[in-house]
Amino acid sequence: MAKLQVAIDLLKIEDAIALATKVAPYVDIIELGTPLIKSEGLAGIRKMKDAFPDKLVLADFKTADAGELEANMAFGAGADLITILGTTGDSTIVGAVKAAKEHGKGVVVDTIGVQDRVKRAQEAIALGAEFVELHAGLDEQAQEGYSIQVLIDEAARAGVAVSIAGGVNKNSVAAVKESGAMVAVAGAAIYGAADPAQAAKELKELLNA
Ligand SMILES: O=C([C@H](O)CO)[C@H](O)[C@H](O)COP(=O)(O)O
Repeated sequence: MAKLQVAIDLLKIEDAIALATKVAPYVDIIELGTPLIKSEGLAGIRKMKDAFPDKLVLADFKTADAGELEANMAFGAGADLITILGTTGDSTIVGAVKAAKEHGKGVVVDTIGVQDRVKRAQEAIALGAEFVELHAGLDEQAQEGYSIQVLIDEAARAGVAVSIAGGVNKNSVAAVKESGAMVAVAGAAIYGAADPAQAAKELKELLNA
C-alpha cells in the first residue's frame, strides 16, 4: 500500500507541529520542507521527532555535498530519512548511505533538476538509496505547461522504489498510486487546504482505495 507523506513548507516549527498534529492520523511520513529546515535548523527536526516518535520524519535537506556529514547531522537530530540531490556526484550519495546504515535510517535521492530521472533513479537505488523522489519543485510546477503526468509515467518506467512529488492532490493521487510509486508526497494540497485534516484524510482514502 502506498504511503502518504505530508511536505510541510511552513517557516515556523510551532506552525509545522500544529499542522502535523491535525494530519498525523492520515500520514505515514512527516517531511520538514527545505524552507522549514533553513528557518528552524536541526532543533526543528528534534522537536518534530519528539512530538511524533511513531512517525517517519523526513528532513528535506536536498544535500549537494558532504553527504555523510549532513546525513549524520540529520539522523543525529532524529530524522529517519534525508534527501540528497540526484544531480550531485555518486560519492555524495554513497557517503549519505554510509551514515544511514550506521544509524539504521534511510536516504531518499531527489531528482529535482535531473535531466534523465528514470536513469538516475535506477543508479541511485543501486548506490543504496531507500527510494528516489521523482520531483518537480515549486518553481518547475509554476512553469507553463507543467503536468505531474510526466512523473507518473516515469514512475511506471523506472521499475525501482520511488515517491512522486510535484503537485500531488486529490485529482492526481489515484494515478500516482497506479504508477506503482511507494509514496505520494503532498505539500500545498494539505497545508494550503482550508481543512488540512480533511484533505489528508481524503488523500489517504484515495491511496487505500
Ligand atoms: O520539496 C518541495 C519543494 O522543493 C519545496 O521545499 C515540496 O515540499 C514538494 O514539492 C511537495 O510540495 P507540493 O508540490 O506543494 O505538493
